[in-house]
Amino acid sequence: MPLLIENLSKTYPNGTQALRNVTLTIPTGMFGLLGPNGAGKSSLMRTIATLQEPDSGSIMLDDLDVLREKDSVRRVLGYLPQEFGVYPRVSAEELLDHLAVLKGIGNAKERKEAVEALLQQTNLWEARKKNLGGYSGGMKQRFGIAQALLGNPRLIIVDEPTAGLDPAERNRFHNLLSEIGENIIVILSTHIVSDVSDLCRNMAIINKGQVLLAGDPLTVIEQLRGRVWRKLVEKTELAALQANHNVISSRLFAGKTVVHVLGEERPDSGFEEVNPDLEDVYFAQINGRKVVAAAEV
Ligand SMILES: Nc1ncnc2c1ncn2[C@@H]1O[C@H](COP(=O)(O)OP(=O)(O)OP(=O)(O)O)[C@@H](O)[C@H]1O
Repeated sequence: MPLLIENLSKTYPNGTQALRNVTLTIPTGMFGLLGPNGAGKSSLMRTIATLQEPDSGSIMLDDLDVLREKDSVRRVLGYLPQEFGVYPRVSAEELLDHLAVLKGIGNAKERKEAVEALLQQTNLWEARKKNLGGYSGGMKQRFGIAQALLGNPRLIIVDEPTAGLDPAERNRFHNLLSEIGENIIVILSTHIVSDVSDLCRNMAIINKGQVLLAGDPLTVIEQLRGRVWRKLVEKTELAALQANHNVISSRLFAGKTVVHVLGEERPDSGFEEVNPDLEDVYFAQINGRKVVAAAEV
């Protein structure tokens, strides 16, 4: 059963409007919430995780009213926050056992089995006696997932989990997430487009507190087919291109600038057609061009 978010709004006391009428349907599986820094992702994640109140709107998980039945939600929720602190002088095994007690797994035998299984699943079994202070960034994130999985949650929220991980650790983390995302709802909040294109069957793009687009990545990418054009230019040519074309992104490649332009027709003979990807969709949305029809998921 999906998580239904309806008309969620939040303005902080300093006047920052972090969420504006956010409406989303989040089905079982991995769901990517993609947006730049400050888009409102963490505000939304913390609200779903029952850690802060919206001004208005509703969130339902099956028949659970998330904003009112907080204790019941917490029993079925796993949360890996953006800033996940660990006690540095405690081992992974000890801390996980302690967190399992807090999660309400009172039976010692059951707890031992759960902790062992999670340490195995997150590939931390060999390092279970090591103090968490000596863990690498990737190991800490895998520990974060282990604690989020305590108590067999139905809903897992992970906030910017791969920032700062090296490619091998990121890969390992992706594999772990995709395994757990098969039967439950996993919401992955990130500003890294490839995290979403690699992992998520459904996604939304959010900016300035608003949902700009929701759908499945393949469908939204398909909507840009035949409309994205690429050209390799000198940096000095960029300003003129931006003035005359719908430039959705420009990036350096081998010292040159690769420009992606959105348009119904080839802008000039120097451009070649590109197979669009999720980055094109993302930049087209974030840079203010409503080019892909929002599809409800
Ligand atoms: N407690 C708070 N009080 C006031 N403003 C806040 C608070 N928390 C967040 N904001 C502001 O609300 C907006 C959304 O922030 P939020 O952290 O939800 O975005 P985000 O997409 O998670 O970004 P980031 O990836 O940088 O954390 C930002 O402008 C942020 O500065």
